Amino acid sequence: MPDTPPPVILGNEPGSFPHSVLAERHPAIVRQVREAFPYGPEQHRALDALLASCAEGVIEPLSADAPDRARWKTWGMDQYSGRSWFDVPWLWSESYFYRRLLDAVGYFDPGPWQGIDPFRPFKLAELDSRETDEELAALDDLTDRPEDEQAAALLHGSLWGNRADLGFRLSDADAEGRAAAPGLVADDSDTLRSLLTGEGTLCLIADNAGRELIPDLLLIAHLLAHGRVERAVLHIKPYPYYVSDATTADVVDALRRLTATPGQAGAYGRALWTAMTDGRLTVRAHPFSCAPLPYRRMPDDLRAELGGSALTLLKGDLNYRRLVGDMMWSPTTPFALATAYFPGRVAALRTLKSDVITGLDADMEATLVAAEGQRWRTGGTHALIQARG
Ligand SMILES: O=P(O)(O)OC[C@@]1(O)O[C@H](CO)[C@@H](O)[C@@H]1O
Repeated sequence: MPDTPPPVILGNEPGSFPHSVLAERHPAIVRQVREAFPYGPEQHRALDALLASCAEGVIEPLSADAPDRARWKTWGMDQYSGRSWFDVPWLWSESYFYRRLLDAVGYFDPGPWQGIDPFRPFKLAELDSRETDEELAALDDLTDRPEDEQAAALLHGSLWGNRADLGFRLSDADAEGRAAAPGLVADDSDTLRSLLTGEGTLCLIADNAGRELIPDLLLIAHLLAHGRVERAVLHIKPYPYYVSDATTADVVDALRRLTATPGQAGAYGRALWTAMTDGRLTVRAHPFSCAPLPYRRMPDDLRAELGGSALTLLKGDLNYRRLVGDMMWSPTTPFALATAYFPGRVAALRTLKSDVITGLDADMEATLVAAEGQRWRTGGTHALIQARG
């Protein structure tokens, strides 16, 4: 970390991307969830209250009987209660919004709605889409290519799968139609490959379900099958989060989708199923995966686990923000400097959907700014692969 850390991103600047997420994306998510289920009057009242709170209210603490109240206290709930959603760190207020949304629909309460994922209809629609069929069918064309070409294609599949983020598309309806920029803004794929030595465990910190999780699983299947890693641990979320973030149920849905597909996709699916049953692939839902905090503040058990792995690979925009810290870094700050605190080797695959960025070279930054002003940061058309050994 530099002597003077860069400013932490807040949501209180009208016209900024974080402000639009709090003021527009969150209310849109509440409305979509409300329409997707026949919730009763109690949930409708709670959703109305959440909408009002998002618009002009302040952060309220979790109820006294919330199962995770103590945890949220250690994560800053008392410090931020009573303050505007817009004035606290944006990472914190976004994360807390999803926790409150689950409260409103009774996700944690004993009763009929307990454990019902309010985002499941959107996730399933994506898994059943024609695009998913096409992406899986395309795997058959890869099988007779050399192994390193297959690995590179699957790595890029996993990277660009990160465009499939339902929360993002909800507030930016044109996002999917915009073409992805051809080159990467930073490309450490050679370093990343060199870190996959065949020994030890890969920890893949997953992001979205559906069309991102499927290529993540395919990448893991390939790395296991070709001895590039001995084992893999897939870190998913313990509860629904940021609309499409993957939970255990989503992993099962994705695996079932794969095993039901003919050809190479089905073969990968069956190999993954076997790897889960014999312990080479495990799924982990650590509470910190839904924490409103940067990884710098990860608890000791997670630090030891990630530090003991051969490589931690973080997927997506939010994990990137948490990895380097949700701050306005100078874009040319070295990725290795911003992640120096992280235990062990680390890599990130991310499409750019928020202001945070490190590790660009000065020419690349100048080219992006000349072409797009600052839109390249948030438009979801650019991507990066960064790694530190
Ligand atoms: O982590 P992901 O799925 O790649 O992206 C998450 C995201 O859509 O949500 C946040 C804003 O709400 C940003 O980090 C980003 O735009």
